Amino acid sequence: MCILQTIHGPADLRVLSQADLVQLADEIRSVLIDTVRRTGGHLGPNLGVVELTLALHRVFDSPTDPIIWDTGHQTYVHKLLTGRHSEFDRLRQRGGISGYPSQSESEHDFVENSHASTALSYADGLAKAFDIRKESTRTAVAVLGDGALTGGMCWEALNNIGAEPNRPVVIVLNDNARSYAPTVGAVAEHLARLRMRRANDSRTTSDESLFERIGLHYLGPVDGHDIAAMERTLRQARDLRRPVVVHCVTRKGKGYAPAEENEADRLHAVGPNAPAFAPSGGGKKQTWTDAFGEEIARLADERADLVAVTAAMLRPVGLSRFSRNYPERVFDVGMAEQHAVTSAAGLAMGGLHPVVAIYSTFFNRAFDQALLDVALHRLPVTFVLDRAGVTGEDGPSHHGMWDLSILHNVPGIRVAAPRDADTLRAELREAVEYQGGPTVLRFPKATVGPDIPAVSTIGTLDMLVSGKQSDVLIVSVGAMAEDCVTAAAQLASHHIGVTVVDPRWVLPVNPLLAELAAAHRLVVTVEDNNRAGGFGTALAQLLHDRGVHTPVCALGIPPAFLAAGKRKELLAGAELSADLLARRIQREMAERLVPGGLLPRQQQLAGKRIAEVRA
Ligand SMILES: Cc1ncc(C[n+]2csc(CCOP(=O)(O)OP(=O)(O)O)c2C)c(N)n1
Ligand SMILES: CC(=O)[C@@H](O)[C@H](O)COP(=O)(O)O
Ligand SMILES: [Mg+2]
Repeated sequence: MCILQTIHGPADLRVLSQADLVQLADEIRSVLIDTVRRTGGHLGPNLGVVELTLALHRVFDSPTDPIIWDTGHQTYVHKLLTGRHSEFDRLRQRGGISGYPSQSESEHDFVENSHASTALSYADGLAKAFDIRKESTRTAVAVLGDGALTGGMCWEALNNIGAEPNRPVVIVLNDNARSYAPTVGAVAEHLARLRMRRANDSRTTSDESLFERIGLHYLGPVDGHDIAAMERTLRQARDLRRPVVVHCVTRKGKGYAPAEENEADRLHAVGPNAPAFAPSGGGKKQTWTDAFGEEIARLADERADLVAVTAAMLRPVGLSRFSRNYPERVFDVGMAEQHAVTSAAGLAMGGLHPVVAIYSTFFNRAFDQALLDVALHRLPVTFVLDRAGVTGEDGPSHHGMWDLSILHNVPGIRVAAPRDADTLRAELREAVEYQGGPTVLRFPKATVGPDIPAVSTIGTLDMLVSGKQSDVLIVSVGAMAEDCVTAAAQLASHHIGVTVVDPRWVLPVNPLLAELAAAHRLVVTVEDNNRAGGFGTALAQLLHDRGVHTPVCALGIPPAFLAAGKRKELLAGAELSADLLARRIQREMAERLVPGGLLPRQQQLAGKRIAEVRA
């Protein structure tokens, strides 16, 4: 009999025997492997928390006792146990269930943000709320990984939690000694020493854990795959009514990941039909990350002053080869983007040229550091923002759709958006050559498309399509070039002359674009970024400042949180695919452009505005 089918909520777990629980754990692992094989997802992290999640939901009364999952990538088991087994086959699909907690899916889900190291802060806030509302029987539970614990916010929260001995918070530390790769740093080494205790079981006060030193209780280390031991320890933690860390030792990928200790990232995040499922799977297409990784390794051979910084994502951001060749010049700082950026400022002050490689969405976290630790000092730091734009299945907090809007506000920063692998290589070289201040390269999560050659150049602008007597100027940002060029061809077949230009360096806006715009009747900007405050806004501002009245139609991602889905689907939804672009431009033409004179819509708007003022 399949026990999982009988679980409709945590209460159903509490009547199961230990033998039932062991069988249920096996059933869950099978469902995880069979599903992720098709959908892709975080197989390794979820295989590692099967028993831990069972024990959690038997001991605590979710959602009265909120369970806050740090990062949230390890909540597939939680979802299976909280009534979503029947929908699980639509994991990470548009219209299906998210790969992260989702409030709209369940009362048991609290935090939708997949940015790490936040759970303890939420738990601190929840515990304070229970205090004030006199809900003293409720327990705030935070579950976080050893990787997340290297993030600074955790220590800001611990500083507060440890200061209130009578305010219960249960911190379940899921220690599998890995982020993607083995977790780095002094905290990781401290946890390793604590894990050793289990071996020789020697306890002296000098052996106190970091957590005990700052006022928390510490229980463990406990085998995170032993359900009975986990339940005993979690009950002890719950009944303490104090802030307490339960140190669980687990194995990422348990039950499927290859046994080798150094296996790349222990199935942290796998695509559908990944080599883990089909070793003889089809050939891998080159990604933007591959193009970056190869070029930065070549540059590292040429430039001894080049160093690189990653925030616990060395392989995913493409620094593996650089790190293999020059391990002393590549720094993994843990899941600590703010520290990564300001540490890079220190590297630059010390006479080096650091390349900080982080995903666009995680760069948000280090805006203040980029603005006031790097740009204010005009330091030669190069940021390489991978996963820029709409990413896809990882949902709302993973889209890298904010960086152009953020960077538009940073004085002195120069931002390049390569349109293909060729321009990526060229722009990366230009970026690390530039010593007058910070530079940025941003590119999407995708396989890189065909090289798109320029037909001519005007200054540093690449002309991709030179329309005869063109009415419309399309300014294409980065990887949107392929769709813009295709849209131009479609419009030409409707006798609409279009010029497509790629500025290459998109911020600050190239003043030559004002001259080009003045020679056209409509400007359309196309960017894989939040439409508000991005490149289109910056260009419109430039035209206004230069007294160029050509109307601007800024196309980008609508300023809204995009759900999960395939990248192409989401771009089409924002009218950023070639045929929708062409149709949108035709509509803009019809509405805005009439022979000479004020455009009908502007007349209408002007009339309306005058009437309002008179009213
Ligand atoms: C601020 C931030 N940086 C980077 C990431 C990318 N990321 C997602 S999970 C992960 C590793 C998590 O390690 P850990 O917290 O130990 O959890 P585990 O996967 O081992 O269970 C990383 C680096 C992120 N989600 N948030
Ligand atoms: C959970 C997390 O933040 C990442 O692991 C996420 O899967 C995005 O990384 P990829 O784009 O490399 O899958
Ligand atoms: Mg870990």
